[in-house]
Amino acid sequence: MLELKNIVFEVPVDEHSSKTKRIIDDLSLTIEDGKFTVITGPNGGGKSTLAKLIMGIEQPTSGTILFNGEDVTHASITERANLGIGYGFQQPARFKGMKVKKLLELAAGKRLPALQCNEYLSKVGLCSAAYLTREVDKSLSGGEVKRIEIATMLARDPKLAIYDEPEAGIDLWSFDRLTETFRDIHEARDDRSIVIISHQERIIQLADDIVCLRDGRIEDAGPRDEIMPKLGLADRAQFGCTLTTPTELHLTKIPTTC
Ligand SMILES: Nc1ncnc2c1ncn2[C@@H]1O[C@H](COP(=O)(O)OP(=O)(O)OP(=O)(O)O)[C@@H](O)[C@H]1O
Repeated sequence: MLELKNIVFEVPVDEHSSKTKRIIDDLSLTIEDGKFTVITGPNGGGKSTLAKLIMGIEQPTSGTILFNGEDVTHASITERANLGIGYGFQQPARFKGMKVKKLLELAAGKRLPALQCNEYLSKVGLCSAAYLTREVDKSLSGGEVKRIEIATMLARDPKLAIYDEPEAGIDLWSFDRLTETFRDIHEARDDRSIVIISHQERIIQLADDIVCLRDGRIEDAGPRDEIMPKLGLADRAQFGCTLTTPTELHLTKIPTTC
C-alpha cells in the first residue's frame, strides 16, 4: 500500500527569487494493494510531478510517503526500485549501445528466453524479430522507445507500477494493443498495484479508482463509477474536471509491426 500524507512540493519562482510556487498542495492519497488507479486531470495539474515524488525523482518540500508501511520519503530512486516501485516516464530515455533484449533482461533482473521477450514486445505491439537486436538509441522513433519502455515495465513487474501517459506518442493501432494489455493486467491483477496517468477515456474506463488532479490538489477521487460521470467526458462543457481526449478510432483488426 502506498500512502501519501500532506505532500507539498514547491519550486523557486525563478533562480534569483526566494519566492516559491506550489506545484503539489497538501495532497494526501492512499493507493491500496491490487488497485488499478488512473490519475487524470487538466494539463499542468501536477500528475507527473506526483509520480516523480512517488518514484523519488523529486523530493517533497514537506509531507510523508509510506510504501507498505515503510517511510520512503527520503529514499533514493534505487532504494524505491528495490522495494518494488517502477516508473515509466512520459518521455523515456534512450540508451546508446544497449540492445532491446539486454534492456528487457536488466528490467527483469535475469536472462530471458527469446520467447519471453517476444511476449513482452508483442504486448506493446512490437515485432520481436525487428526490435530485439536494435539499440535503444536515436534510431528508434519516439513511439517505439515509449513502447519499449512499457515492455521493460512489464518485464520488471514491480509491486507498484506507475505509467506516465502510456498513450503519449503512440499511434492508434498500437494504442488498441496497449489498451488490451492494460485490460489483461487489470483482469489478472493480484496484490500488485498500477497507477496510470492518462487523459484517455479507454484507459480511464479500466480503473478501479480515479483521481482527478487540478492545481496540485485532488479535485475528486473515488471508485470509477462514482467519478467517471463527473469527468464530463460525454459533455465536457458541463463539468469541472475537463480533459483533453484524443480522437478515437475504433479498429476491427489490431495490426502489429510484424
Ligand atoms: N521543477 C519545476 N520547476 C518549475 N515548475 C515546475 C517544475 N516541475 C513542475 N512544474 C510546473 O508544475 C506544473 C505541473 O506540472 P506536471 O508536469 O506535474 O503537470 P501534469 O499534470 O503532469 O501536466 P500534463 O498533463 O501536461 O502532463 C506545471 O505548470 C509545470 O510547469
